[in-house]
Amino acid sequence: MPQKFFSAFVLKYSKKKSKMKILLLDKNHPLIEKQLSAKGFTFEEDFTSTYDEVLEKISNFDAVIIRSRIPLDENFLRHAKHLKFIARVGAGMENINVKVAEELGITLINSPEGNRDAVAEQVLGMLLLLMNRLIISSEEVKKGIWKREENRGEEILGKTFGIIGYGNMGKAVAKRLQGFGAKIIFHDILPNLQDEFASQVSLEELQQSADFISLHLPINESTHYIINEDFISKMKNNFYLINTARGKNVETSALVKALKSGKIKGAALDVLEFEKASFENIEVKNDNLEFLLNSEKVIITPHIAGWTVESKEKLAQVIVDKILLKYS
Ligand SMILES: O=C(O)[C@H](O)COP(=O)(O)O
Repeated sequence: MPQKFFSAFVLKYSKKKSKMKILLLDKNHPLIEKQLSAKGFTFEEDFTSTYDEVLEKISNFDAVIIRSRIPLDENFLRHAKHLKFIARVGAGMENINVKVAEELGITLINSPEGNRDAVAEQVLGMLLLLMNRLIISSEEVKKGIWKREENRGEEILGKTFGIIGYGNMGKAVAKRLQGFGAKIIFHDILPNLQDEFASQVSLEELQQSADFISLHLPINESTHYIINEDFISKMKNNFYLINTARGKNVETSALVKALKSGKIKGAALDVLEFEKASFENIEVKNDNLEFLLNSEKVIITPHIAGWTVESKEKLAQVIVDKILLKYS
């Protein structure tokens, strides 16, 4: 290419890149704006506008960086005439209509590498709290109750730990569990995954042998209510369930029934089926939720498994690196 055309090409190309205008829809670590501004990206922060308000202006932006505040549904994406990429700071993409985004040629970026360590550590924490009755016995002692036999715990050593969904999170859990001397098995829809920490098995085999199950799945048609009455009936008796994935992976009524019958010995839930409705709208009445909140066999946390000081920064850095890899 002659020098004159080459220079014009470079100018046009770099000008286009440097003008990429990003709409930030959720608060994140400031390094995103700092590092991307240094590369010529410009930003507008909007952490409060409603879906309709964002819809009105989305055609002015080349990209969106989001957690999960606003659903980027088909209507939204078709209004976003100039959108080149959507960066989801986090793992779950259920707030984005992935099919339509792909059809429109919008690049999708997420960052499970940023919060997998936090999730894995919380899974282990929940497991230890649950099996050793640490929350209950601590509360009892603070009330002046000293019970030892009733609070006898159980060990992980020698038990079988089943992981359903073996992506970033599932693998991070297996890696840490190794040190506990458990047999670790996993099930994933991708066949023949070779792994140094765990062995892949069919869902049936996992159901027959797991003493614990930890879910690490996205939510979609095939994973909605994957843990239902039928699934639970095929499990070993007295298993523990840990869910740090999505509330709707578990049919709450089936979980409650199995906790009541003793089929499930204990559950640690970082996510709930009716999470938002139940806690943001106090009018919502739900007997199953009431049971979970009051059961000694259940630990519930407010969707914080991926939510650490470190993961806030790591999530942001992963997003920046992935954006720059493609657009700098
Ligand atoms: O999908 C994730 O990474 C976590 O569930 C966190 O989701 P959030 O961004 O909606 O908090």
